[in-house]
Formats: sequence, structure tokens, C-alpha cells
Amino acid sequence: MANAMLHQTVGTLQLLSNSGTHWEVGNNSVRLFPKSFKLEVGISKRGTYSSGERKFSVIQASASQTSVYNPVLSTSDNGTHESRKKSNEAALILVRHGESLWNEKNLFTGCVDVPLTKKGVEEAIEAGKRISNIPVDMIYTSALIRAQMTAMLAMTQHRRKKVPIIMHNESEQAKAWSQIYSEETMKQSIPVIAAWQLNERMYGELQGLNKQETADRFGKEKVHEWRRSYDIPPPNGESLEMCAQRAVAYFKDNIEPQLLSGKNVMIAAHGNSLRSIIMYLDKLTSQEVISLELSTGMPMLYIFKEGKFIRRGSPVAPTEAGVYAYTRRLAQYRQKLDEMLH
Ligand SMILES: O=C(O)[C@@H](CO)OP(=O)(O)O
Repeated sequence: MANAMLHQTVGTLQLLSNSGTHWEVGNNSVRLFPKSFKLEVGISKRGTYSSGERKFSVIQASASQTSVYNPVLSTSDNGTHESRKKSNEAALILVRHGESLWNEKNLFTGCVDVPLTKKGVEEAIEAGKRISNIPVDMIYTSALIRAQMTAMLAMTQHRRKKVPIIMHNESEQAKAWSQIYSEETMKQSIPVIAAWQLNERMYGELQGLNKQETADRFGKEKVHEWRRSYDIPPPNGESLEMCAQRAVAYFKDNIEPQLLSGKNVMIAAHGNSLRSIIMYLDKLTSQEVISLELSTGMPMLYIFKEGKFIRRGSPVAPTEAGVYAYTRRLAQYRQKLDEMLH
């Protein structure tokens, strides 16, 4: 009861905090200390709020006890954040979206936002089955619906039945409104970060054109160069190199730190944004990347260990024993699965 009252009050504080530094709300006084990440709650006739740190939400508090929850730093699985940081191992799953309506029609898609076909939906579900036993702590998708559909559909198959929740970071208000104030609910969810940097490369004037017709018109070699070379952009579009400048930079700045802290991450993205990331992970040359092709809806597993990415290919089935041997945590998880099954 006290908690419910507190959550409501803190929610009000967050909504009001855009408008100044002092407020009075009801009979509860709440004071935020932005640097110390501490929330003080007291009961008095009139209250005063000061400061407006809104990067975290409160999940548990009483008049004498306080705690603060940061969804990005939290661990959703067994083991503390610190112990996992020390272990320095994590799994990385990359999955290209399932077949889209424009894949089916053989059109250059780029950053046009088209959904999955029925086959694409099935591929995403199949991808989910293949990785259903690998614990996932965070999901990154592009801002495009075909990648987001793939991530969501795949997670419907996941053994843990956690709920993927899109973290809306586009404005402070959206962030504040989508806060979750229950620790229990937070534990059962997986944060999903949608980032435009992971979008498909912009195909410029080719977007919407039929690939076969374009090859007939400009020549097979030219179109192959536009589609697969590293540094030759399609007319008014992005080359793979340009796509890498945003996608790989995003990966290094945002995703690698999560892996470093021991979180297992899934990325649902696109043929070319993933090609650029794989080029980085596998240290491919600009010649080698030409022949790198990715199938739709096929998850690929990497293990991040001691700062290195080890490619483990595509898990063929959810129970594939080999997948779990690569990190201590996955091995423990596998053992637990076995115990539960016997
Ligand atoms: O059309 C696109 O956006 C991409 C991916 O489907 O095509 P390509 O394989 O030619 O890079």
C-alpha cells in the first residue's frame, strides 16, 4: 500500500520535473539527490521536491528504506552485475529480419519501412525457436518494422517467456511515461533499444526498383558492385562503408559495453547493417566482405570473451549442446536446463 502510494507520487514528480525545481504534491514529501542516486521519502503535511534526476525509477521504498532501479544497468538473469562483469563473457546473437514484402517482390528496400510477409513471420518464429534456450538480456533492433517484428516474434518462442519492451528514448517525456515501477515486472522483461543507426543502408535512387530490372538496365556487374562492394555507393545512397560508419560506431559505443558487462545481446537488423558489423567482428577485408551474404531469419551466434568475438555459426536447434559450452554462464544455464528436464 505504501509502495503503491509512493510509485504514484514519484510518477507525478517525473511528469512535473520539466517545469522547475520545487513542487508540492499531496501529503508526501519527496526529495531527489541526483548525484547520489538516492530517493528520500517522508510523510509530512506539505512537501518540497528539489532537482529533477529522471534517469532511473524507484522500485522499492518505505519511510526508512530506499532503492533505485536503473533498467539499463540491471541484470535480468541470475548473478549480479558485478560478478558478470568479472566473468567478461557474453553471447551475441545477430539475426537478419525475416522475408519482407519487398524481398518477396525483389525490390531494393534500403530504409523504406516495409513489414514482413507471412513467410517472414514464419522465419522469425523459426529463428526464435533456434535461440529459445539462449538467455537474452538486451535486444537491439533498427528503427524499421521488419527488424522489430522479427525480434518480437522470435522472443514469443523464448523459453523464459520474458516480455521484450521497447525503451522509448526519443524524448524525455516518452522515457518518463514508459517507466516501469515494479521490480517483479522489470525482472520479467527484456529491454529493447531501437536505433536508426542499425537501419538498412540507404539505397538511394534504387529504393523501390526491381533488382532484376535494374541489372538488365545497368548491367549485372554494375548492380553487383552497388550491392556488394565496400566503398562504391549506389546513386545517392550509402556504400557499405558509409553504413558501417554509423552501424559499427553504434555497436562499439552502445552494444560492446553491454557485452563487456556480461549481458547477452540479440541484434535484429538488416542484410547490410549486419554485414558491416560482421566485417568488424570477423575482421574481414573490403575484398572478403563482398562475398558475405546473409539469409533472412537466420540467427548467428558469437561469443564475446576476453575482448574477442568468436564466431559460432548458426544454432541449428534449441537444444544444440555445443552452443552452451562457450561461456561459463551458458554452461551453467545449460546444466540447469538439463536438471529441469530430468
Ligand atoms: O534491398 C535491400 O535493402 C537489401 C537487403 O534486402 O538488398 P541487397 O541484398 O541488394 O543489399
